[in-house]
Formats: sequence, C-alpha cells, structure tokens
Amino acid sequence: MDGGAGDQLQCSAAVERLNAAGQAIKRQVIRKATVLLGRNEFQEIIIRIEDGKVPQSYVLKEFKLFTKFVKEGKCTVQLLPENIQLLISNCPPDQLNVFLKTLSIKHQAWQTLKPLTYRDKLKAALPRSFETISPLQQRDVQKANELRSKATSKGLADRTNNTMRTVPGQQVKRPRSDCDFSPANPSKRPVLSLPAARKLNKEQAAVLTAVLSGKNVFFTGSAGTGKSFLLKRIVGSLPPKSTYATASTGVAACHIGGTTLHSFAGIGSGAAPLEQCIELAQRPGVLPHWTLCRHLVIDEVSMVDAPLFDKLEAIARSVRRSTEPFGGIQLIMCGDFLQLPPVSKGKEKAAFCFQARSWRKVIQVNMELTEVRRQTDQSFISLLQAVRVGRYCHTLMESAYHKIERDGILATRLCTHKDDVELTNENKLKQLPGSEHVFEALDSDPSQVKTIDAQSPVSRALQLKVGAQVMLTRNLEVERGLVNGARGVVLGFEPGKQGLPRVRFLCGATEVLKRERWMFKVGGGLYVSRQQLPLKLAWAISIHKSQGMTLDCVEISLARVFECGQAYVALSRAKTLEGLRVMDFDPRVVRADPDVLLFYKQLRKERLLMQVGVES
Ligand SMILES: Nc1ncnc2c1ncn2[C@@H]1O[C@H](COP(=O)(O)OP(=O)(O)OP(=O)(O)O)[C@@H](O)[C@H]1O
Ligand SMILES: [Mg+2]
Repeated sequence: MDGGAGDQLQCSAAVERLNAAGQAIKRQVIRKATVLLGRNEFQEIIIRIEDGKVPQSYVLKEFKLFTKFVKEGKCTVQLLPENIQLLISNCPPDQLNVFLKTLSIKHQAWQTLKPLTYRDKLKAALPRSFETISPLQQRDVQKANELRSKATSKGLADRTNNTMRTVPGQQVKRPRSDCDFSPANPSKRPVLSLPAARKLNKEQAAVLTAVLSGKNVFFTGSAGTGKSFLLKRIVGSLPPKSTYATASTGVAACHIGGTTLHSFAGIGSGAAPLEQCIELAQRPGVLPHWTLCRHLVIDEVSMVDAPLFDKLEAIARSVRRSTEPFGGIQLIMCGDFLQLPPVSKGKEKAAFCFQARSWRKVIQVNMELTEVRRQTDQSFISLLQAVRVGRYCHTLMESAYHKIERDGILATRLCTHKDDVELTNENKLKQLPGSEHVFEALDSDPSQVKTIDAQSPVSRALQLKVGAQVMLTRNLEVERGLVNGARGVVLGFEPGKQGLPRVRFLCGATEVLKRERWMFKVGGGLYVSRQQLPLKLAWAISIHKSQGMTLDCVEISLARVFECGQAYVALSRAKTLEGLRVMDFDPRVVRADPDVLLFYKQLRKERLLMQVGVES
C-alpha cells in the first residue's frame, strides 16, 4: 500500500486545451477523477483520465511536468504536441510521487525501444487495447539510466542545451520545466533509482489499511515503535485538501509536518465554555478547518485532556451540523498513554482523553504497534519496557559511569524543568572562549512570528561559538546519519559574509550547514515559512520537548521527575544503553499511571476477545 503501485491516482483533475500562446481556451473540470497509466497495443505509454463516463486517453510522447507542489498533492502534465495540459490536485501526495516516478522512468525506458513508424503501425493492424502499466522494476531504471549516460557521453545534452531526444532518431525542442523527474539535461541529473520509501512493517501496514477503510482509529505502542513514522505515511496517503495533521504539542506537530491541535481548532486554550468555543471555531480564518476537514490526524494524544477532547467533539457536531460522532470527521490518533500525561491545571490530576465521555462513541478501532524500531539491543528494549510499566531496573544505576563523550561531543542533559534548560545552554555558551556568531531566521511573514515560534524546531536567533554543542533539527541525509536529533559540535565558521558553521557529528560526518526552510500552516489554509540553520543548542533540552525524539547521547538526572511516564520518556529517547547516563537515580520516580495500566489491560482483553471471535 506504500503510495500504491504507481499506475493510478485518485484526485481532482482539470483538462485544459491551450492556444499557441499557452493560454487555456477550453477547460473541463473533473472533481472526482481516476488517472491511469497504461500501454496501448504498440507498447506506447498512455495517460487516461476517467470520470465515470467516457475516458479520455493521450499517448505520452513529449511532455513537461510541473512538480513543485507534489507534497500538497498537485502537479501539471503538459502534453506538448497536443497542446493540452492536465492539472492534478487533491491527490494523496505519496500516491502522486510514485505515479510521477513511474511515469518518468517508464517513459525514459520506452525511449530506448526502436520507434515504430506510422507505416509499421498500419502494417501491424493490432486491435486497440489499454493495459495498466506494470509496477516499476529495476530493469526499467537501468534502461532509463543507460539512455541518460548515452546522451551524456555523446554530449547531446550540452550541444543542444534545452533540446533532447524523446524518440530516437528524431530531435525535438524541449522547453524547460521545473520537474525533478524530467530529463531536460541528463548530464546534470543524478542517476535514477526506485522510489526509496522505507517499508512499513506488518503491524504498521495493518493500521494504514484500517485508516484507508475510513474507520476512526486509535493506535498506540511503546516509545519508538514507529507511530509518528507511520502517521507521516498515513498523512501522505490521504487527500491533502481534507486532511489535517496535528499534534498536542508544537514539537510533535513538527515531526509529522503538521500544526498544533489548538491552532487547528482555533479555540485558544480551550478553557472557555462550549458555547463560546463554538463561536470561536466559526471565525472566518478557522471555520474552513472544521468544514473542509474529513480526516483529522492527532499525534501525541496522551497529552490531550478529556475535557478538550469532549469539547472538540461537540464543536465538530455543532459546526458541521451533524449528529455523527465528531461531526463525521474521521479521527486518526496515536500516542502512548504511558508517556507524558496532559498538563494538569492546578493541583488536580488532568483526566486522560480515553476517559472522555465521547471517547468510546468516537473510536471504532484500537490497534497496537509492538515492534520497537528506535532501539535494537533486546536487553535495553526489555529494560525500557519494565520502566514503562513502572518497574525499577538496577541496570540503570550502572549507567551512571558510562563515559559517552567522544570527539568533543558531550552528552545532552535531559531536564525536568524548562528554566534549567535555558540557563544551562546560556551559561555553557557564555563560558566558551571566542566570539559569538548570531544567525537570525528569515520569516516569510513577521506578523506570524508567534505562531511560527510555537511550531518551529529552530529559534528566531541562534547564537553559536566554536565548541558549541548542537543538535540537528531536521533529517538532512538519513544514509549518512545526518538525522533529526543527531549530536555534534561546532568546529568553526566558513570565511565570508554568511560565516556558516562547520559541525562535526557523532556519526563521523563533518558538514557545513546551510539555512533550511520550514513551512507552517496558519489559519485559512495559508502557509508561512521560516529559514534558519537546522541546529539548536544541545547542552540541555527539556524532557517535554524531547517527547517524540530519537537522540544519540543523553544524560539524565531523574531526581526531580514529577510526572508519571516522565522517566520513561527521557530514557526511551536513547538509541543504545551505551549512549545513556542516568544520574541522581531515585527508584520512586519510575511510575506508571494506574488508570492507564487499567485502560491498556482492558484494551488487550477486548482485542483478544475480538480475535477469538474472528477465529471461531
Ligand atoms: N517501518 C520503518 N522502517 C524504518 N524505520 C522506521 C520504521 N518505523 C519506524 N522507524 C524508525 O524508528 C524510529 C522511531 O520511530 P518513531 O519516532 O516514529 O516512533 P514513535 O512510536 O513515534 O516513538 P515515540 O513514542 O517516542 O514518539 C525512527 O527513527 C523511525 O524513523
Ligand atoms: Mg512519536
């Protein structure tokens, strides 16, 4: 199911006929279209648009692709000789990605075949046919790459600049497009490869299937079982216009490329009475969220409290004028209730959202991921499992002597209190000799700075010095170990005006970091962006901010742990026991909430009953 087989799209489509100046003179809109990729009787590639009535087919010979907005489920295919363009929108982004890659590679591989002349075709007299295209294979990729290298070695690309051969023996003009897939200049393009999506495991695939069946799904699992990883894949498999990816905290939202649940809902802190919240939810910038949303995705749901959940459910029914649970919005939620609980207001313990009145009415399927992916060492996994359910483990005491400093990279201290984090980072930076380099962020809309700050993993101003301990805040190159959470130290600054920092990472790589761009959804479906170096100071971070992260080397002082699940969240960030040092250990801080343990016990019992029911 990972993005589909690449032979079809479910989307909205518009077919435009263009005049010589490239303006649309006729336009047909198909709101619910299926776009298919196939071959005709001569093995030529056909793109076919179905609207449930008469399909339209076009032979794909020469085309331009516009793919800048694939992540938002949009692209344009311009068929050059026909002067027709096909505008695709609201397509699940992963599906579109695989489709375009299939189209591009199959088309290039097809160019290696001997072309049929018009006479050949007449002579062949084959019956007309349409067969859906087969999934991409390594041999297609190989053929396409052969063609690329031939074109390069002949100097074809350089000689003809923007022209290339689409059909051997026949040279044609090929204008530039903004496409990653189109072979406009083979010599400058990387070698093609099969789509590199990391595969879901069986459990994850089962959850995706349940989600695509339209049910309201809650899935849970220990830290590192790939809940957020799967959630990203789920978001990529749903139509973007009606899918809202959210999380209970800004940091967690950023991991899945979404917004906070609060900014989706538009009801401030949510503390106002229901009637007032319903009014707030109908403000112009917010109302479309509620009316357009058909799939609401929520990560780190353990931090959503019961009153908020009930309120959102009631708002959805009221605003959408529907009596269905959650106003008919499909809910897809995940989290681990044995991690951080909702923030309590005052002395009273906050109720979990599974204790909300509407929870049972809303959730139709409960699922659990059991295979831990963050850690590989079985004994460390077992230790973490014990801590998760509130059992103290002696091995942790031994970790107090772990020497985890290497190549000038120190352990990151995970703190229970936010103030400690800021103080530690500020003081440590001050203590370093040398001058401070300040990197200011570039925000697309400075009036939205508060919204950006709440969701961005990088700050408005980043202060660095040689020797500063830093952490990567984005996946740059997964294969080289340059991943979100990777730890490093600043070695120096490049000469020149920008003075970009050179950082050595624990994985061994040394890298000069450039500004990256983050996009954030704000009210009314608008996007704003922040450009900043993908770094933050890493002498210390808070346990709350570390929720959801995978970290290289951490040091934890557990003496001041004050929440159930907090010790587990902190410990489970480490990939290995060797990369972990626990100090000030107090066995009493390892606590699991009894309400959660009971809820999980109940869930398991129900699932077992269901399985027995299915088998018998
Ligand atoms: N199917 C998969 N293939 C490859 N890597 C995976 C897969 N599933 C998860 N991972 C990796 O495992 C690590 C943990 O995944 P993830 O952060 O999604 O776990 P989680 O369940 O959300 O954890 P937490 O409860 O701490 O938020 C990540 O580095 C992720 O890339
Ligand atoms: Mg997660």
